[in-house]
Amino acid sequence: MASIFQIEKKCPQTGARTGFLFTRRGVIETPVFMPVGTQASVKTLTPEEVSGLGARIILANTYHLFLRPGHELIARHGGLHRFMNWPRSILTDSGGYQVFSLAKLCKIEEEGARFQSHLDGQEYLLTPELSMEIQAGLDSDIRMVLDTCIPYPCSYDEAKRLTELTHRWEKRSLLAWQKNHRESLVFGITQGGMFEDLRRYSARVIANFDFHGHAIGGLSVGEPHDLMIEMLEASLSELPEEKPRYLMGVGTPQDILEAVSRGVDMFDCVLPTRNARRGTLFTSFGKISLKQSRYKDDERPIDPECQCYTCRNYSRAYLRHLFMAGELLVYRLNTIHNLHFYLCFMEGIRDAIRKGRFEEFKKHYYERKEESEC
Ligand SMILES: CNc1nc2cc(C(=O)NN)ccc2[nH]1
Repeated sequence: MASIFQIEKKCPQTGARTGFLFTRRGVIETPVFMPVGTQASVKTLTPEEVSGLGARIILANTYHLFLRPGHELIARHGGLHRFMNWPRSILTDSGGYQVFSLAKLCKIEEEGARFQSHLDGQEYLLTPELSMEIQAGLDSDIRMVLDTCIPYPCSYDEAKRLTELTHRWEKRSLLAWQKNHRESLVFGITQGGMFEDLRRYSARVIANFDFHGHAIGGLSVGEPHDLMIEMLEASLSELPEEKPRYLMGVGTPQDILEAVSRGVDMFDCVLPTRNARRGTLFTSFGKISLKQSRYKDDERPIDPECQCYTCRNYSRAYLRHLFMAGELLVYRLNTIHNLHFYLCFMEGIRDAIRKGRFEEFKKHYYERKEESEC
């Protein structure tokens, strides 16, 4: 398979590296954070605003768009890029995780995941072939194989059974992709629950298929932080360094920093956008919550060190007022700030790795993180 990923600089002390990921819709600098656009929109922002914040790839959810408005409608409207006016790269997950976390009465069968729509209770069977067909209708640039997401906690035998089923689904996904999807990239997903030997086994099996990149799935599902890191390390140890690694659903700035140190290149997480709508804002000295009365009369910006549109124009007092009044503008202003924070954080990581100063960057992050809220 032609090389779609180029490593630029490696950190001598850790597994961190910068690189370039090439899709047919542009070049993506890694490590990269992908804003989540679940239902064909990064909530509250226009595509121009998302691009203006520096995003070059976003994530969309196969499960949601299949149920509403349907991949055939989106295909008739020219595919997801045209439909949502986002000309840059789009990664679509396969639906495996959403069926597990959102659908009702989900039954995992050999053929696929049988579930009832959380919208109207209609029954569907999501198979590896159908998931690839949906992603083709969306015309996404990076397509994920269909996997089962192993619950936490879970017995060893059940985790092994689901991991082996996932491997059979991924083989079927790859065959379906090879039949008529070659204009896009296809990533495999490692599973294995919270068992180190299953994590290594799954990574070895997935690495032996011919995927463009490898995701580590089934983490950040409620397990302790240290266990997530342990399972991540077990998975990464069996994945080839020359292909991109994507840690699904992760995470906090700290999680991202720890994963980058171990050689992860791609991330997606709802935290910046979802927290924005809940009034929780990320800053260089920790998080602040607009609900707290201490900000009622605070004329400072969210983060005095931040140069985003929101921090350059609005005070905490104003944002808190909007939030308490339920004024819709605050969702936009908070989302602009949080996405700016995450995308700047990634740019800072890339810059530090390029300059051989990643360890220093990490140390500085931890020092600032414990600062008292200002
Ligand atoms: C928030 N935590 C979280 N874990 C995830 C795992 C997956 C996965 O394994 N997909 N195949 C996807 C999204 C996730 N979000």
